[in-house]
Order: sequence, then structure tokens, then C-alpha cells
Amino acid sequence: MPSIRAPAAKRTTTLTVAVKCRPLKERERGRDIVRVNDNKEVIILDPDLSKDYLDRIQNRTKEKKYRFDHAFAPHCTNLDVYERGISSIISGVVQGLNATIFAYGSTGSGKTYTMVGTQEDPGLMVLSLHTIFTLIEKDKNSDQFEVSCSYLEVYNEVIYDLLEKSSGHLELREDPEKGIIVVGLRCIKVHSADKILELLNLGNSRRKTESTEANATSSRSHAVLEIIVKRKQRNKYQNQVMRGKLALVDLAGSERASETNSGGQKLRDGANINRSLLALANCINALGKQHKKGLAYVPYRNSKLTRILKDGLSGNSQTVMVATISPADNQYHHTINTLKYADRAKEIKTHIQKNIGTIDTHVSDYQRMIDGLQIEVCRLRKELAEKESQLSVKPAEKSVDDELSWLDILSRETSENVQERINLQKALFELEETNLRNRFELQHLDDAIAKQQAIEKEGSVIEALIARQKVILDNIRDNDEVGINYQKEIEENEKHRFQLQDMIDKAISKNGNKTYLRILNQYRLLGMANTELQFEMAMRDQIIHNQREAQRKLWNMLMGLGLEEKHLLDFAAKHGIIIEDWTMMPRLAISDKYSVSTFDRFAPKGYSQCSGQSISRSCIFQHYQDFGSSSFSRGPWNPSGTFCREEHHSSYYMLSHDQSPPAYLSLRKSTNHWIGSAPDSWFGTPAKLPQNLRSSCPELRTWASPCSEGSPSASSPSADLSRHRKVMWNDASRKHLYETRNAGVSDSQTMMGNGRTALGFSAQLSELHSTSHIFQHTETPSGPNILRVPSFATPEKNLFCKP
Ligand SMILES: Nc1ncnc2c1ncn2[C@@H]1O[C@H](COP(=O)(O)OP(=O)(O)OP(=O)(O)O)[C@@H](O)[C@H]1O
Repeated sequence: MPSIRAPAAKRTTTLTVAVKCRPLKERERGRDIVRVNDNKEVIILDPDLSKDYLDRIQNRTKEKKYRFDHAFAPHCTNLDVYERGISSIISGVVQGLNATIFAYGSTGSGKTYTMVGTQEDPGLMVLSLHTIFTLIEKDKNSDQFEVSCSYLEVYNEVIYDLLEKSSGHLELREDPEKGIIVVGLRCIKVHSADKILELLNLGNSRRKTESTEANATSSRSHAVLEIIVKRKQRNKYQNQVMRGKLALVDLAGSERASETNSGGQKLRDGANINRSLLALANCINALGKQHKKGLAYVPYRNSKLTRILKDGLSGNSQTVMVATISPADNQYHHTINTLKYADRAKEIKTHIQKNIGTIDTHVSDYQRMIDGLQIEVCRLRKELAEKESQLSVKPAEKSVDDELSWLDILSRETSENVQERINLQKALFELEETNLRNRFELQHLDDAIAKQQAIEKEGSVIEALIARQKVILDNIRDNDEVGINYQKEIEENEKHRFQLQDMIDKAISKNGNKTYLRILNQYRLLGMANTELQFEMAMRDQIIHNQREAQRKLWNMLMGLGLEEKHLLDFAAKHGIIIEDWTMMPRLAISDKYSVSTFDRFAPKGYSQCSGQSISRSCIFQHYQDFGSSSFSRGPWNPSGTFCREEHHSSYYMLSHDQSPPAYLSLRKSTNHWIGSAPDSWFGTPAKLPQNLRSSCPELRTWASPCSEGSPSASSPSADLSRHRKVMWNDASRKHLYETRNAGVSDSQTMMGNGRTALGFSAQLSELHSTSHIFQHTETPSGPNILRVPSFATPEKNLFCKP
């Protein structure tokens, strides 16, 4: 069931950093060089005893002093650490907040001891779990709770499920809604702290540990225990669910090969551990720098560990870092190293927000939500218009010095930079959404294959399903690659933004036209606000789309109940709902070429066509519909070119699998949007297309290059061809857009003296707003030729799109 995140207040906070020094072990020879003052200050003495008073006053000692949120001397227990530094954030988890606690330190410094602990001195994992269940117990009369937990380890850059006896390699995926997720990780429902502790012990027994020179039971993997608490209030806000998440992380210890005296596999483990810890340290560095110098690139993608910890390091999470240190003088360098990163981590900011979702069960609820969101979109549009009118206010100082003409270039570059950013973010957003769908389909395919294999071991249906599975996997891989490129482009864009800001700042501090420059700077800031608003709008559009998806499924269910169309139409009309394309479309929007017999021949037993009796049948059917339109097109399903349509991303897809679209590629009929056939040259000479179509079809806003759905395998000639077309298409559409925008700027420049840039900028933004849909779809990976027409051409209308 789709859930919608309700707006909740965001609070920015910094990472809490606690330092814990373990006691000196009996067998450890050496001197204790750590002192803790005021529960906050940590002093590391110079390990070299020969330094005297003179060295000290002349600053020649290696003594170092640090201050943290909390500091714990060797005699402190885990309970002390928990009560002073952790317990307050645990209570937030049962209120829908996220929290992350991780122990960081060199090998043998006491990370596992701190996180897991012993019978006598239970660790932070154990203590947190007890608190969560105590809090649940207190509120369980008024609220309903559901607690689940997962436990994974990252060993040699591979993720394993610690709750699975013989876990395979698990993969990470980026989910637009939930962030980073581990696909296939078991999440077990639990009803008591004891049950989790049992699982924790089980998981710990499966963890990879080794005896090294530095530690007899050294953890060779990073372990992440995740507890999810869902809370539903019994009386008010019946459909509201709060979802809090607690991540408890015990990192593997960093070490020097020379110190641990390890070789072979151990050495390799060490190298991998160090690599991911280095990646973590780099992220901490970059995040620390962000605070001081504005945004910097944070290399989360460099390791699995940092991807998993991403939310805890900069996202929606209240985070505590427990830096563990050894008091021994021979660990001086490790200790200083740990404290240096801990010191940097103090600067890291996270943004905490309650995770509130809703569970909706009725079409009318969806409709209400869509209405609400559309009102929100209108409000945002108004706000955007206001911002734009602010941008076009003439500056008081009218005279423009010719010498300042470079400012025009600067301002144009500034606005282009903003526009590019919007485009990239939207493209990335859509790409992630597409991949989500791909994964969803993949899951269905897995199920279908398993079911079919239970009936017969081999056969054309299984073959077809496996072929489709391969296509989807290829798509996902391609999308991931494209996504990485987008990320890179966003980084470039960010760099450029800083350069521009730098130029403006420098010019302001010199004796230039200060007023003009200040205004220009103001435009840039407003432009950024616009970016956010526009992106928010795009997100809302996406939510609306998701609601429509849900409507579609409900619609399928209604159809499955065998109600008569006429009754449905009458009923809808009574409620002011227009059902679109009723007469035009074949049932469930599938081409007539898919005859029932064809479907029955290839569909697994138990699935029927649109007259299916259950929801699941209808849902599965959607996938078969896709098959017919893609990889099956050259097979028995569809020997000739055909098209099907589906609603997706606020768009209708017209799919054609021949290189030349069929003559009957008729388009959206309702309200005379556009009807006609698509000549092959549309794809060959894309530059002309938007203009031609726009003039003849004002409703057409969205154009797409080949799309991911149902694309042929990446290596096939048609994939190459479509990729080639995509490149041409993207270049041409970009060029077209930039030409249009630049033309807009020069017109406005002649009109308005000093305020000309403002007008140009504002015009560009509105142009971008109307054309951004083009970019929204142009970067999608290759696949069959697809034309898309948005289904939200008239968002104000109470429009119900029949699936
Ligand atoms: N606060 C403490 N009190 C008593 N003993 C401790 C304490 N902290 C750590 N130790 C002991 O120090 C040794 C190393 O601790 P631990 O295994 O927790 O280190 P680690 O940082 O997790 O090491 P690695 O990274 O190699 O896994 C263990 O024998 C542990 O019992």
C-alpha cells in the first residue's frame, strides 16, 4: 500500500560525539597516557617520557587536548555512557525519529565491548533495546506498536545477513522514499527485548572474527543492527503511522599490517576494512568541511559502509559517535587519529524529521489527497510567481556601465547553472523512480518464475519470463550507470556554482557597481529558492502520480468485480469524476492484438486477462502487458510492431517496436489533444520536433527519447541505435532549449536597463518550468521508441484516468 509522508518539522542538529577510554589491560605493558577532565575534556600525554619542563613550555611536546560532548574515563561503565550520552535519543525512536549510534576506533580499543558488552556490563545495543521495549510497554494501551529488526555485516565489501544461516551476498539499492536499502535482508518482527537479544547473539556468533596480534577476538566486519519501530495511535489519527529507526553500528577495527602481524586472508581483510574506514573518514572530513566552507562533495559511494551510514551521517537521523580509545602509550598515534576524526565529526550536521506516513484504503481518500496536493501545487506555483516577480523588480540604480557588461554574462551563467541543476535533479529523481519500478517488476517476475517452475521445469513461458528478467536487470544496471553520471554532473554544477559565487563576492568587495552586484547576488539566492520550489513541485507531481497508480489498481479491481461499465460511468458522473478515454481504449489499454487466446497460451496458469477475478491477477497482467510491448515483440506474442500505453510519470507511453512507428500510432484522443501518425524522421531529426509539435499541439509538453521500460538488451544492435538516437535527441533538445532561453534573455535585455538580467532570469525560469518536462524524460536509458504525453495537462479538472 503506498504511503505518503506527511510534512513534519525538520530540525537541524549536530552529531553528538562521545569519547570512551578503555582500561589498560593487565598484560599490556606500557604507560597510561590518557586523562579525562570534567567529563568532556580528553588530554593525551606525550608518550615520550624524556621530554622535560622546557620542552613543554616551548611547545615541543606531543601532548594534545580535545573537548567533546562527553568523555568517559576508563572506570566508566557502558551504562554510564548510555545514560549520559545515548538514552535521550532512544526515546525519539518510539516517536518516529531515526537515530544512529556507531562506535569508531582502532582495533582493540573497545568498540565491540561498548556496543555489545558483557553479561556484567551490557553494551549500548542491549541497553537501547531495553529502553525501547520499556517505552512501548508504557504506551501500549493507547498505541499499537510493531517492532522489527535486521542485523547485517559488511565483510570484504560484501553484505551478509547475520540473521540468515547461510546468507548470500546482498546488494544495496537506492530507494527514493526510504533511502539506502539492502535488498533481501531479513527483517524479523519481535515482541520483546529478549527476542532481539537472542537474535543479536545469534548474529554475533555468525560474525567474522579473528585473533590478531592486537586483539584476540578482533571483528573483521562492520555490523549494523537496525530496529524499526512502527507506532499507530489507536484513537486519533487512525491512519497515521510513525516509523522510527535505530541503527547500531559496530565497526571493524582499523589496523596497521605491521602491528597486527597478519598476512594472507587476514591482510586482505585488513586492507578492505581499512578501505571502508578510510572512506568513512573521508566522508567525515568532507562533512566537517561542509560546515566551514559551504557544500563539498561527500564520497559516500566509495564503500558499502558509507552508503549504509549515509543517513546517519547527514540525513534524517540523530547520531552519536562513540570514539573508543586505548590508554596505552604505544597506541598514541591511533588514539590521536581517532580523536582527530571525532573532533571533525563534531561539525557534522544532520536534519531530524519525524517519519509520519498514512495508510489509505479508499479511492476517495486518494482523490482527496490528490486534491490536496493539487492545491499545494497551485500554492507553490503562486509562490513561484511571486518570487519571479521579485526577481524582475528594477533595481534603483538604472545606469548601466558598459564596463559592467560582463555582469550580464555572469548573470546568464548563474541562471543557466540553476536551470541545469533543476534538470539534473529532476532527471535523477525520475531515474530512481524508474529503477524502483524495475525492481518491483523484477520481484513479480521472480515470483512468476517460481510459480511457473513449480508447474513445469522448462517451457516457453519460463524462457520468456527469464528473458524479461534479464532485460529488467540490464535496465537497472544501465540506470545505475546513468545515475552515477548525473551525480557527477551535479557535482560539476555545484563546483561551477561556487566559482560564480566567488566571482560575485570578489566583485562586491572591490569597487564595482556594488548595488548591481548585490542585486545579482540576491537573484542567485532567490534562484536557489526557486530551485527548491520547483523540485518540490516535481516531487508533488510524483506523489500525485503514485496516487493515480493506486487508483488504477483499484480500478482494475472494480473491473474484476464484473460491474457494468455503464453503472460505473453513471456512478462516477454523479460524483463529478470524468473517466477519460472510455470509448477509445481497449480494455486495460492493451492492444487488440493481444487476443485472449494468445494471453492464455503464454500466461502462467492462474492468471487471466482483463476479466481476471482478483486484484493480483490484474496487477500481474500489467507486467504481461509490458512483455508484449518489449522483448516479446519479436516473439510469438507480437510478431509485428504494435503499441500499448500505460500511465506512468504523469505521462502516457506510446510504445513502438518497429524502427518506424506504425501509421496508426494515434495519440491521446480526449479533448482533442493530438491525433496523428508519427513519421520515422521524428526520431531522426529531433531538433525540429518540439517546435513543430508545440505549435500544432499546444497540449504536448513532454517528449522522451527511448526509455528504459522494456528495452532490448544493452548489447543488441537496436539498443545501440536507440542509444545513438537518445544522444542525438538529448543534444538537440538541449540546444533547442538553450537557444530558446538565450533568445528570451536578449529580448528582455533590450527592454530593461539594469533590471534586464532579472527579467531574463525570470523568463528563463518560467520557460524552464514549462519545458522542464522535456528534460525530465530525455535522459532515460535506451529502450524502444516512446512518446509521452502528460496526463496532467489539466490538473484542476477532476480527471480520473481509466487505466
Ligand atoms: N571498558 C572496558 N572494560 C574492560 N575491558 C574492556 C573494555 N573495553 C574493551 N575491553 C577489552 O579490550 C579488548 C578489546 O576490546 P574489543 O574487542 O571491544 O575491541 P574492538 O575495538 O572491538 O576491536 P576490533 O576492532 O579488533 O574488533 C577485549 O578483551 C575487551 O574485553
